[in-house]
Order: sequence, then C-alpha cells, then structure tokens
Amino acid sequence: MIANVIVDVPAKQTNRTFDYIIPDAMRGWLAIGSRVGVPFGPRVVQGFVVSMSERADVAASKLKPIAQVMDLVPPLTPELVELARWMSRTYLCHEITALQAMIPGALKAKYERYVTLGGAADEEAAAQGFGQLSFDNRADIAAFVRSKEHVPLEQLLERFAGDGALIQSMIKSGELLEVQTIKNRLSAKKVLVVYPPEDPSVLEACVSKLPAGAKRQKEVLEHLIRNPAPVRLTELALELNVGAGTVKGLADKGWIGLRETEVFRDPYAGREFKRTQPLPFTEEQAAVFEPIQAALTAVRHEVFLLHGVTGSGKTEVYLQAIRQCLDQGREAIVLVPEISLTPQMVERFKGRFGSEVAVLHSRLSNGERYDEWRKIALKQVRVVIGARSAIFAPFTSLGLIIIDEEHETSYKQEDSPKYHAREVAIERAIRHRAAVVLGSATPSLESYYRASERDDRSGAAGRQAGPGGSPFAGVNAGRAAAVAHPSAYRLLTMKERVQGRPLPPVHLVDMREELKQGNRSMFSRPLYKAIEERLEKKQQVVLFLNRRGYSTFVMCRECGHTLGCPHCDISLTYHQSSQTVRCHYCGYAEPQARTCPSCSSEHIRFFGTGTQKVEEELGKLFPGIRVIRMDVDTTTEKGSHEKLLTMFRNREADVLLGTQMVAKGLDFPDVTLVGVIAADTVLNLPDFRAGERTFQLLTQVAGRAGRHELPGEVFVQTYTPEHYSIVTASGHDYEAFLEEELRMREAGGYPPYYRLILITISHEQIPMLVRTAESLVGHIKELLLRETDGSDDAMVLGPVASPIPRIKDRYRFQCMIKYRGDSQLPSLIAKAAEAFDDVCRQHNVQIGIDVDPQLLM
Ligand SMILES: Nc1ncnc2c1ncn2[C@@H]1O[C@H](COP(=O)(O)OP(=O)(O)OP(=O)(O)O)[C@@H](O)[C@H]1O
Ligand SMILES: [Zn+2]
Ligand SMILES: [Zn+2]
Repeated sequence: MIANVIVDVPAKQTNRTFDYIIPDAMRGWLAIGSRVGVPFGPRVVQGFVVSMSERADVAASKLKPIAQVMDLVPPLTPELVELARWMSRTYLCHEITALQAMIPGALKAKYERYVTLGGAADEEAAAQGFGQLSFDNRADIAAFVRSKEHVPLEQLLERFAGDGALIQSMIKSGELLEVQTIKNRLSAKKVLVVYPPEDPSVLEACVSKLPAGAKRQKEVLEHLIRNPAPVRLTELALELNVGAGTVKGLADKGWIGLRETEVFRDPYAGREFKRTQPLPFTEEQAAVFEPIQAALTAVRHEVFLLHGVTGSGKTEVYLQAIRQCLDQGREAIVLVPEISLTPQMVERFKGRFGSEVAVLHSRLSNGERYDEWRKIALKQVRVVIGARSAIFAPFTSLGLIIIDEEHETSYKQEDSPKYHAREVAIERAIRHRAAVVLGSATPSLESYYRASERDDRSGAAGRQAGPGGSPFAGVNAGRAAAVAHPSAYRLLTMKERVQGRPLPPVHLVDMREELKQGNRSMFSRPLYKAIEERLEKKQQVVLFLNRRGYSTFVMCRECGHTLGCPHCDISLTYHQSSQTVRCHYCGYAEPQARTCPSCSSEHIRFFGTGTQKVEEELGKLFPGIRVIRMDVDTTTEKGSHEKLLTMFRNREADVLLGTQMVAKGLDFPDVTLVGVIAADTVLNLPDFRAGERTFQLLTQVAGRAGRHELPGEVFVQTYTPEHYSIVTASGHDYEAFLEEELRMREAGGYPPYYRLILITISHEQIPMLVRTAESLVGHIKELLLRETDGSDDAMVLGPVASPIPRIKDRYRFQCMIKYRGDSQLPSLIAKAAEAFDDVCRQHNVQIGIDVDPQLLM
C-alpha cells in the first residue's frame, strides 16, 4: 500500500500529494488524516496522509518509506481532509495551509536537528590514532557525539562554542551526520499515578511482609487499603507527608502500580457550574424551535437563519436544540465571536451540559487549548463552544452547528486560509446531514438575502429591490439574484423580548447642536443628565466608544506634524499605560516624544477620543464615579477580561466603559442606561459595509440595556443623526435598514448582488509595484473578456493604491473584482495570478487574493 501525503512545504510546486511506502509496522493503524514525518529531499518534513492507493504514480524503486507517525489517533478525520481540499479550491490556498489550520497550534511541527556519528568518523579516528597531532577539537567532538549517540545540534554548538566552522566541515566530510526529526511543540501532560491493586485487601498481606522499620511504607499501604482509588503520587506524598521514594519502593516490589498517566489541563477545573434546566419556551421560541427540531429528527441538512431581537432568548433555543442533537447521539459545535466568549457565555453551556462541553478560545494557554481539543478527538465531549477555528473540531457525527452573532466579521479569517467559518460550517453540515443555525439580532445582509430568496421562491412576501440608478442598468432584482447560492436559508424570526420586556427607547443626540449651544465636552447634556440620574439611583451604566477609525493619534499643535509609523502609512496610536506610541499594523513602538520631532515645540498632544480620555473626563464631570475601562489596553493579561466583568457584576463600579468588547452578549440586570459616545466613527471609513457595521453595533450595544426587571434607555450621540443606519437602529427597525442598504448595495454593485475578490499586490519599490500590478490586472481583464464575452457579469476595478498604502515597508496596490453568477471565477483569477509566480519569486513581489473579503484595507 502507498500513502499519498501532502507535505508541509507551502509552495505551488508542492501543492499536490507525494507517494510513500507504508512500512509494515505502520500498516493497520496508519489512516487517512494521520500526521507523519516523511523524507523530502535531504530532510524529514511533516505531512498528512490524505488518501491511500494500491500503486504509486512513480516507479516503486524511487519510493521512500514513511519515517514516523506522529500520533496514535490521527488528528484529522477523512471528512476534514476532504474539507481541506474544498477550502484550497474555494479560498485559493495551498492544501497544507488548510490542513494546518485545522489542528491546534501545539501540533504544529517543530523540526529538531540532531547530529550523529557518520560513517567517515571511524576512518578519521583511525587516522588520528597514528600519532597525528590534532590541533583542534575534532576528536573531542566525535567522542562527545559518540557518547550521546545523538545530540541536538544546538547542544553541540553550545558545548563546543567557537567550533562552528569545524563542526560544519565534519558534517560536510561525513564524519558527522545531520538528521532532522519532528516533534510536537507541546505534548500531553503526564503525571505519575499510584494504582492500588483491584482488590485492596491483598495489601494487608503485604503490610505483614514489611520489615519492622518500614513505618512510612506501612502508613502508605494502610492508607491505600482505606482509599483504594488511583491517586496522583504528588498528592499522596503530600497528604501522608512521605517522600516519593517511599511510594516508589512499594511499586518496585510490585505491590502497587505506578504509571505515567495523561492528564488534561482543564481551564475550568475546580469550577462549579450551577446545573440549569430547560426553560419552558415562549410562544416565539417554540415556533422557531419546531422546524429546527424537525430537521434534526429527520437527519436532514438545513440552514436556519434565526433573526431574533436582542434579549429574545436565542441562546435558550440553541441550548434545547443541542439537547435534542445529543439525545440523538450526535455532536454539536457552537461558534461565538472571540469577544463574546465570556465566562458568562461558557457558564450557560457548561451549566446545561456539564462535562460534555469543551471550550476553545485564544485566551487559553497553548497547553489548555491542546487538551480541550484532545477531549474532542478522544470523544470525551460532545459539545464544543469556541471561536472561529472551533469549526474544525474533529467530531465524526455532527448533528448541529450553531453560529451565534453570525454577522460578526471575526468569522472571516484574514490570513491564509482566508476562510469564512459560516461557509465552512455549511460545507461540513452538508457532509454530515447536520442542521446549521445562524443566529443574530442583526443578520448580515448576505445571509438575510439568502434567506429571503427562499421566501421569494415559495411565493411568500418577498422584498423587491428596485432597479434604481444602477450602473448595471437593466439588472432587475430577479436577474441580480443570479448570485444565488445552491441552498437558501430558512428564515426564523423572533420579534419580542422574553417576558414582554420592551426594547429600550433610543434617543438620538445631535452633537452639532450641542456644539452650537456652546457644549464642547464629549458628553451631551442629555447623556450627562442621564448618567447623573443613574448615579443617584445607584443603577449601572454602559458607555460605548467605537475605537475603530477613532485612533488616538499624536499631533503637534504648533506645526500640525503627526507622528506616523516609519514602516506603514498610518498614524501611531498613543498608549497611556506604557507611555508609548505604537503602530497597530506592524507593532512598531517608540516612547512618547516630549517635543515635536519636526519643530521642537512642546505642544505635542494626543488627539481623538480614546477610552482613556473618556475615563478622565468622566472623573472630572462626576467626582468619585467608579469606572471600569475595558479595551485592548486593560485586557491583555490572561483572565483580566473576566475579572473586570465580575467586578462590574458585583457592582464594584458604576460605569463599564469600553470598545466593541462591551457591545456583545453581556447581560447585566442593573444596567439601565447605555450611552454611545460617537456613533459615526465607522461611517467615515472607506468601506461599503460601513452602514451595516454601524447599524449592527448600535443595535447590539442598545440591546445591553433593560434586559431584566428595570427598564432601560439608550442615548446615541452623533454628528449625522439623519443617516439611515443611525435612524433605523434607533427605531430597532431592521427591515427598514435592510431596504435602504440593499438599494445602496445594488447601486454600487456590491454584495449580496455581486461577489467580490480583492487582490492586493505589494512590493518595496513603487515602480516595480506599479508595473506588476498593471500587467497583472491587464492579464485578468483579458482572461475575463475571453471567458465572459464582455457581459457585465464581471468587472475589474483598479489597480489603485490600497486604503493603507504602505505596511511593513511594503507599498500596496489593490484590484477589486466584482462578479456574479460564475463560481468558477476565483479559480480563473488564481490561474491568472499563477502566471506571475516567477516574477513574484524573482522580484519579491507579493500577490494576495481574498475571496469574499470582509475588510477592504
Ligand atoms: N423561555 C424563557 N423563559 C424565561 N426566561 C427566558 C426564556 N428564554 C430566555 N430567557 C431569559 O431571557 C434573557 C435573554 O435571553 P438570551 O440571552 O438567550 O437572549 P438572546 O436572544 O441570546 O440575546 P442577545 O442576542 O442580546 O445576546 C436571559 O436572561 C434568559 O435567561
Ligand atoms: Zn507600522
Ligand atoms: Zn511641531
């Protein structure tokens, strides 16, 4: 048998399988999805077995055997291997890149180089034996390596520091051999566990055999007779105050077992989760649950879009759907945006399903994440809740995938593989005949559109988009729907909050008016009064500041000079805690200057309304106010996020002030006021989704108020109170927003009417960049012309400078392709780009392709 292996060398030439012989010893347990080490040129590299075949494409004599198998249980399933192939086609990435994205970081290969004695060493030693004077450490090095059998290269270089050149020449001459192997970055944590015999009474006989002086050992045995459960050696030693040697002595006699045993690093160890029971559904919950249940029962693939206002009880629907799925003996994945994956969220799932739940998110240590993942692989859990990459949980009988806050941009990965978790979820669900529930109070336009297509077809009240002044004249709504995906979603709606609690009234405050009235503070008078009132009543306030696009840049008041990153065309951001200015794109940092580097004036200040500044102003306006600030600066430390939220819940603060982090999913009973400091910051970004993002954020953040007995109220400060995103968000009117936004999208030729591909080209020098960009785009245009006969089904825009024209010392150009109908287009574009592979390699040009981009930077 031959194993077909994808090797860990991400390059175009290696983006295919290579054949290897399966050694006899591996036959039977090597499987599709196994991670292996294989000889590749002079090295051993990691790879994944993606298929097996009877015979190879090349002559058997040329084949090499697999060198090592990395895991007892293959980390990937055949389904995931197939999914990787789909990802590589869909997102135009190397298959190995997709495979690597599916396994935890701890399993990423760590290559270790060893040195052993080579065949030439003996001759050399013999030659030296003939009294030849040796002026170097050659003999010592050989002896050292011989004594160790094999030595990590670093260790050898450390031991014989200064002999690097000599060691190199010994490798060249064959005296030493360099060998490469693969190790995991991290391994399972093992501890020594004491195993008393199955029948502990046999230990009584042992006690009598002990010499009279062995008091300690006697104590241990007697303890084990009374407590016959396996116990960690360290725990036992601590409890009885004996040395580990005492216990080991008993194991040496063969009376008790002492074995290395794997343990799981459990981030939630020792935490009690209060068990919760299913709540009786509200009418709306019952209505949306019914079709989900039906699909589960029938083991039928179907995608549901659950559009439920904030506080309508979507989570309870998820929980009961999961219960149903588990009762059928199947497994469930719940995706939640990283920042909403709060302890509160985890608690709701652990509370219902206890130890059946594994949690995966980036705040776990590498080891913890690996162990949570192993629980899934070893089938010790059946529910996983996690951020984007949890979609790759190696379950084998998936019944249900839930994506909460499905509109969130964080579901799209910005690095290769540039996948969207929602699409990957649907792809997996099709293979498992599983149900998918996409939940949101503000569904993405793409999803909502896909759900309404189904309405149109079934004759229900469908929305009709007018042709308007579209540049694609003659494209009517029906025609535009040609972007249609093969399967439409089923729309489920919940319009009411649980227990008839009202959605909070939203007051728009026109900040231009405030300025006219002489108020130059960042707090309008109505918001000021509302905060004052809450402080008096001892209720809590959430203040939201959208940081994106509102950077705290540093500017000189004398000459207008702004501090920019020396490597990127973007202004540096001021960080108070470390007194530094930093670049958010490349990580560059420098101490905050006291004088202007351009004119030496001392009037250099940071600008913009950062959270730190809001905090300061709150302190000035309301002396004694207790503020918890939650932003990237205050949540870097592990567990800090959780700590801050717990403090707020325990009423140790009056105000929770923060960025996006406070907008999502939080549920605090005493919050009766939500204030949005500036609603329009996102609106000014050069992004066609600016309106959608604004609507989503305002709706989410408003949804934090009045979720329990106390009624809530929301104040939104804005400079553009007439903008449709802000108006419709204040009226909690998703449909009205949708209608307006769809009109804009159709007019602009944007999703959901057209799909996008963003090509970014970068180089250190502008002339080379322009040349390559223009010839690449010219090539693409030609190709498209040939393929589409010049219809308006595809358009190529650009090349133009990217919104951020330089990052990490590389200049950037972009080209946008808008298309509809033809799903073959991405591969066509990939082919066009491939023609530039040689140019790219020779001149160090980079071409990045993003299918369905979420960010246009
Ligand atoms: N059937 C029910 N009976 C009583 N209370 C319920 C019921 N369903 C949900 N709740 C409660 O209503 C509150 C809001 O529910 P939940 O958090 O699930 O809403 P949601 O739609 O997920 O909200 P959001 O999108 O704002 O996060 C919670 O405190 C929840 O415990
Ligand atoms: Zn930078
Ligand atoms: Zn200056």
